[in-house]
Amino acid sequence: MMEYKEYDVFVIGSGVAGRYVARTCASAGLSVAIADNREFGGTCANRGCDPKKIILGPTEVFDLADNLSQKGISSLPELNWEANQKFKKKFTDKIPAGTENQLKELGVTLYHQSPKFLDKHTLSVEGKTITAKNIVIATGQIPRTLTMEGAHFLKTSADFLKLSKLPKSMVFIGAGYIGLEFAHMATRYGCQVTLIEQGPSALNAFDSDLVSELISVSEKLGIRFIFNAEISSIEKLNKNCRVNYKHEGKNESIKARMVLNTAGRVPAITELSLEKGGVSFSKKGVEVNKFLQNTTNNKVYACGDVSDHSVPLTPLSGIEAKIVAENIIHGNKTEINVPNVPSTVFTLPNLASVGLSEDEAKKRYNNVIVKHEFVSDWFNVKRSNEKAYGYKILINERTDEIVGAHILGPYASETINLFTMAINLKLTTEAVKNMIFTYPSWANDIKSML
Ligand SMILES: Cc1cc2nc3c(=O)[nH]c(=O)nc-3n(C[C@H](O)[C@H](O)[C@H](O)COP(=O)(O)OP(=O)(O)OC[C@H]3O[C@@H](n4cnc5c(N)ncnc54)[C@H](O)[C@@H]3O)c2cc1C
Ligand SMILES: NC(=O)c1ccc[n+]([C@@H]2O[C@H](COP(=O)([O-])OP(=O)(O)OC[C@H]3O[C@@H](n4cnc5c(N)ncnc54)[C@H](O)[C@@H]3O)[C@@H](O)[C@H]2O)c1
Repeated sequence: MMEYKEYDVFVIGSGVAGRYVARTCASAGLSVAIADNREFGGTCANRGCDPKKIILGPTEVFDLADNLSQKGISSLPELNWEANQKFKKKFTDKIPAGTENQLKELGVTLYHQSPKFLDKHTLSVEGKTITAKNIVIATGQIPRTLTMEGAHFLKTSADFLKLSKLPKSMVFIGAGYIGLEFAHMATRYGCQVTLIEQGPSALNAFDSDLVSELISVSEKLGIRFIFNAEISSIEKLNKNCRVNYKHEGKNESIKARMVLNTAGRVPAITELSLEKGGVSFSKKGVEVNKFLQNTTNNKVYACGDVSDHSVPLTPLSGIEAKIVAENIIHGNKTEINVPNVPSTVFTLPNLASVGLSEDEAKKRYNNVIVKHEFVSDWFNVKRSNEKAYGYKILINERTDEIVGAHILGPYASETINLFTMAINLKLTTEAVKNMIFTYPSWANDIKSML
């Protein structure tokens, strides 16, 4: 006989977004269940931001040392992939059980399979039929499926992050966030890297002037870029894979030990039978209103990368989850009102951005002051012998407010947060210039940028 269960809240996905909703609703006394079809804990902690940043660590040390080679550093550090993987596992190994235990301690029921909608109110999971007053979809994103011949030979970013040995050579298909970050890491650990991109440049969400400079730094590091290329097939050879592609009207090929799909990520919704649940969705994800409630099934909320509202970044996923939890507990009162969300490509140097792009700013305001420069003579660049340091700051001339900031340089992932505060708090350039920051510091440079 089919077992029936009823909950106040059923959450699908245990990443940053889903587990926050589950914990908060359970702490508020609601009956909660959560399902995940992979290890618990989600992308960021298991196979995204956190393990990536651990693998990045030794490359940051290498880069600092390389810059100061023969300027106080006599020999360069040797990077050890295997030892770093052991260190990384100390963090990642604990995540699934740790996440499960935290949830269980709050009385949350766990399921380890993908639920499917049977109708607007009912789900089926692990052979049980489940009704819930609120269903929260927080399933995140998964790598885009590529369909060229031999696509099954492609590896993913998750495979890269747990490699026990780094191959001698790699091809990345797609020069976006993941392609660039992973190419920089792999190259510094000694791997020969080629990025093949369908578009005319890399990182199309970022300022093109700063991206061009980053590409040039990356090429000097030994990374090869092939733009405007169309992959036709991937073949498995003895030790290598061969990637066949069309470029400038010619058929070309390149061999590498491993080929990775870094061609973007798409909402993880195909297993949920959303049509049966009357849940509307588009290519961008589950469609939500200002309360993060689905536009066609008001029992359903969506938060994190899978919502069509989202920029797929960890901090925004957390904010969306908080709104969903509040709306479930107190009724629909909290609307999503997203402040400017900064983002960083963790290459070395970092490329970081917040607020409007140059084009967006010029469309929105009559007079925009553009402060844009690559600097080689500032003290910070000279003392650390950095390879590139550039910025583009956009200011609304009428109000003197900063409306966009884009930085290529060391610690830009940190400095950008100061601009995030300035933009969100509508600070004028005058107000920022009057602040006292520590000296000498990268943060203090923002006054010179203004
Ligand atoms: C390699 C990489 C590096 C990244 N680096 C950064 C970074 O530096 N900074 C940053 O801000 N963001 C980064 N991101 C993005 C960040 O990881 C995501 O924005 C964040 O994890 C989203 O959280 P989420 O809870 O929405 O989804 P996720 O963390 O993806 O969690 C979704 C969960 O749902 C589960 N799930 C999926 N489908 C189903 C189903 N049918 N049934 C049950 N469960 C399901 C998944 O297994 C997963 O556990 C990175 C992403 C990747 C891939
Ligand atoms: N530091 C961070 O915050 C960080 C790091 C990694 C990922 N992320 C998040 O994850 C998301 C996904 O990252 P991503 O790097 O997978 O995607 P992306 O959208 O940044 O880049 C994908 C690239 O692949 C190219 N591409 C697509 N299909 C192709 C094909 N068939 N052949 C060649 N090139 C192709 C696209 O033109 C694009 O340039 C990001 O949008 C970001 O939100 C964030």
